[in-house]
Amino acid sequence: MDDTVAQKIVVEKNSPRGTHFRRAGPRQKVYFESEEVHACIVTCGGLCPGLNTVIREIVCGLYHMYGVHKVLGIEGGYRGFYARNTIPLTPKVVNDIHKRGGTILGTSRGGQDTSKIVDSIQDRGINQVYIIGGDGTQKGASVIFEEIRRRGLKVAVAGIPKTIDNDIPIIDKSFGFDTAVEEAQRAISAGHIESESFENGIGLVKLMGRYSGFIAMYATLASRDVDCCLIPESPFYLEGPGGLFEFIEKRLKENGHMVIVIAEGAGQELVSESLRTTDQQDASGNKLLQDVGLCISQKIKDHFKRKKMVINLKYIDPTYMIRAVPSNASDNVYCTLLAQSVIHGTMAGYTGFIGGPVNGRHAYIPFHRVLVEKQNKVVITDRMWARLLSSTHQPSFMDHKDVMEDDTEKVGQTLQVNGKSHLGTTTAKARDTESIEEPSKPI
Ligand SMILES: Nc1ncnc2c1ncn2[C@@H]1O[C@H](COP(=O)(O)OP(=O)(O)OP(=O)(O)O)[C@@H](O)[C@H]1O
Ligand SMILES: O=P(O)(O)OC[C@H]1O[C@](O)(CO)[C@@H](O)[C@@H]1O
Ligand SMILES: [Mg+2]
Repeated sequence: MDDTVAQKIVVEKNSPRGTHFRRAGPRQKVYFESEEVHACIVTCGGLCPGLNTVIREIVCGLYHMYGVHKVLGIEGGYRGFYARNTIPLTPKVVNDIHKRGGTILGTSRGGQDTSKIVDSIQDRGINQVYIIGGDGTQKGASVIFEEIRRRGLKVAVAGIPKTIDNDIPIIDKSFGFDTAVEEAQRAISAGHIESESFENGIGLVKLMGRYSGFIAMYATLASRDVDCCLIPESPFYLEGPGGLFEFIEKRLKENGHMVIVIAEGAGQELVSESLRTTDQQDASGNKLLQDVGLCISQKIKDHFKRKKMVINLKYIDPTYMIRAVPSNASDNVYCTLLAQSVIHGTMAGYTGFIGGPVNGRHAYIPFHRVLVEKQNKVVITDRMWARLLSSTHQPSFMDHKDVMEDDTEKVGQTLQVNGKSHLGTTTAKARDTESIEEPSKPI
């Protein structure tokens, strides 16, 4: 129970050693008696491969490891607590669900009414709440946790981070991400085959990724058929020297065909004003994006028409196909470890935390730590993006000045986080200090 996991494992000379989290795993002292546990599981936000596997493993883990037999599934996301039915979950009910995509519980956006949710938890006598969802869901979980504390209830709240966008900070990677990258290969491959078969063929594939381009970046690196990858973190331009049109022309002249991968959140500033719906949001308040793939396709076609150069562009939008599939083998293993480590935490009486791998070791991360960190994004001055640029040979769309400015900003942010938020002291004094971030203590 004293083991900790370091958030930073690469430590630069003279820099603070940083934050540590409690290592996940079974504890000798168990807080809850098996017979008294009444657990519930809810899934919120968009779909993600592996949701059913996590549900299955929570039910089976509670049942087989701790002899807990009362587990309820909440239907339809947060609003299901007060507006929908519940499903009793047993190992028999969930036995085969990991072979299916989606979530057997259903999911939703919006409808987060904390007071009604906690009333429902209280009325049903629930004392363990497992909440599976992305960044929005974990914000909601944190508010539920606070309300439970305010009412003085003995209820453990645990978050299980989910999102194919991989935008949750601190954890190494979210479940379902690998499966989504794997599924994206099929779309890229189709784009490649189509483009190879026509004169000056261009395969344009749009992949999910609202604010973070991880799926596009990893799918590009995995495929080797992609000539250019466009992500939200790396602004690009179309016209003139160093622009996208110039690169497309060069590639077509060299190879006769090319493949472009674009993340859905990339190049939003290029989407024409008339198409842009700046103020439209989904039920959770996430900004609705325009189809950048369609827009860029049209702009590429118009450009080469003006130049009187024949091109054949095929636009492929596999959007929901990459997240509606069942999880692959490696995600299934990941989901199992995640479910088991979170169960161990709640059974030991911890609350107000998410479970997740940090530098390869599963840990308990307090909600407040996840909420203060910025969304996980591709850092375009980091090694991974540089590796991608070396693999595709696409333009970086950045000049030297941009790189230097970006780097300075990053150093500033890191020092501020380590110097102020964690350690509450100046950076100089903090150098040899480390802090341990505890989930809330056994209730
Ligand atoms: N700041 C917040 N406070 C309380 N509840 C929130 C907050 N943001 C989102 N929620 C609730 O969390 C649920 C899921 O949020 P959202 O639709 O943003 O998906 P998500 O969990 O971020 O997953 P993903 O983005 O991967 O699909 C919704 O019911 C929403 O109302
Ligand atoms: O259309 P929906 O269901 O709101 O989901 C779309 C969003 O969900 C995500 O897959 C995140 O879960 C994003 O990549 C995407 O923008
Ligand atoms: Mg989200």
